Amino acid sequence: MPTLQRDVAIVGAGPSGLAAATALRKAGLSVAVLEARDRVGGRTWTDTIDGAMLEIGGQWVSPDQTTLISLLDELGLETFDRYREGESVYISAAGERTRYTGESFPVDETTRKEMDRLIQILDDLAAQVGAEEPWAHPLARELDTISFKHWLIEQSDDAEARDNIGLFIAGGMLTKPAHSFSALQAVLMAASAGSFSHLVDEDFILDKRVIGGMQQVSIRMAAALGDDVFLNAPVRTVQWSEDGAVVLADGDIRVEAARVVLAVPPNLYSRISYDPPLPRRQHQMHQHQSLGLVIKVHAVYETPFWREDGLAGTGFGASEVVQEVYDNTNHEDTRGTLVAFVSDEKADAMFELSEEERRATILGSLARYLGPKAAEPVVYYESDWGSEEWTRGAYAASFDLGGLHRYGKDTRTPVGPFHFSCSDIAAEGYQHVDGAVRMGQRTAADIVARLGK
Ligand SMILES: Cc1cc2nc3c(=O)[nH]c(=O)nc-3n(C[C@H](O)[C@H](O)[C@H](O)COP(=O)(O)OP(=O)(O)OC[C@H]3O[C@@H](n4cnc5c(N)ncnc54)[C@H](O)[C@@H]3O)c2cc1C
Repeated sequence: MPTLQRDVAIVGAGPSGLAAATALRKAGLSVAVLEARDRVGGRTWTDTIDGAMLEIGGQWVSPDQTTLISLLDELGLETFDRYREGESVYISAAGERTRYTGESFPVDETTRKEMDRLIQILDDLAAQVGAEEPWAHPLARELDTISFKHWLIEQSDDAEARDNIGLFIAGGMLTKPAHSFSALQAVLMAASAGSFSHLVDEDFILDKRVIGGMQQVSIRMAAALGDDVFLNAPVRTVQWSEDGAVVLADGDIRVEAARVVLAVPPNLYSRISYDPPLPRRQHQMHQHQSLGLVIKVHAVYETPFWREDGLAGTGFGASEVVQEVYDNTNHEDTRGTLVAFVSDEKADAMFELSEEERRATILGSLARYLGPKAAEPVVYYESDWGSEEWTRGAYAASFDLGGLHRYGKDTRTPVGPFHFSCSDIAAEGYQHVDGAVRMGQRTAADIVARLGK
């Protein structure tokens, strides 16, 4: 293939890379988007498995995600509400199952008050510290040098309250054990969604889904970019200087560009060879950002049987294998779909089992929430992002203990011709599709300003 001359080469056709490319094109710059996989969308992937349309990756949209909501509108995509009528189910550490309504878990009065108090502390911290520069706050070092687990122990003697609060950030968002990331990282997660209260409120954070699937966002952006998106083109090497770069990808693709956007999660930066190597700071920093691990399980049934029983399909249990379950029935589908999450160390344990044992264990947990029928789906599917070469975990990347205040300020700083753009380094919308799009647009604006167009 002849050498392509472009203003900007973009590595990765996930929502962030495609949003950057779209904005750059609008500003009159030429682009080439190089994608390793045979599809666009990255960690958003809508596929049909055994006749059922499933959202294997990112899917939910919340009201604070205004950049994504505007983009959906521009792309002509509509959303629908998650089904949430009826009672939810809570399973306590002792295994006791309780049906309940309202936002608070049905715990005893002391634990409920303690949970409310912890939520208030985290809301205050999130408001103070903010999502844009958490590393710059006076409390940054103090909060970043204690694990979220130990910070919670310092705040409260109530183990059930701590486990329930931990669930929303550790298993529920960063998908790492609460001992492995800092309290500052937890505060960033809360601030990026507007508040900690938003993370606790599933009706807010898991509000809507995209009709036709979230991957449509990327598919439609890529369609508009046409021949400038190259699939099956993993970027292997970038030769660079302050003035520009030559990007080499499989398929004999060679792009000469003034700027390069690395629109891949930080754990994959080092998959590319840089000539000359990236500076010391990036070498160090990139070793401290890693992806979490969660198994997203889909179980499809002939009918959404739980609704007849007055259940919403929502369930929580910090001690259960499945720590969260929701009704994930598709728009206008007569069949019923549940989505369940098995996070971090529980996911490790599940992957030690055989496929049959894992399925039986996970479905057994679903049955404890929603009754024996839950153990007999007609379609069953476990997403396994940890095995995906071009992702290596789920949902997104976070810093290890102490990393956020030490390196955070440089995550978005360009180096030579390189810009960094992905959900994992976003402020608002951090770890979400909204953050990926925000970063793409922000990076494009920076490049447009630098190239003087
Ligand atoms: C199971 C799961 C559930 C999720 N749930 C939600 C949710 O409900 N709501 C929500 O908003 N978000 C959710 N997310 C997160 C969301 O999907 C991501 O934040 C978002 O997709 C990140 O977009 P991105 O463009 O930054 O990165 P990605 O989507 O990871 O895109 C990066 C792209 O770069 C490509 N690539 C990597 N290396 C190279 C290379 N060397 N050369 C060329 N290409 C390369 C990859 O193949 C990929 O296509 C979920 C994620 C997962 C995995």
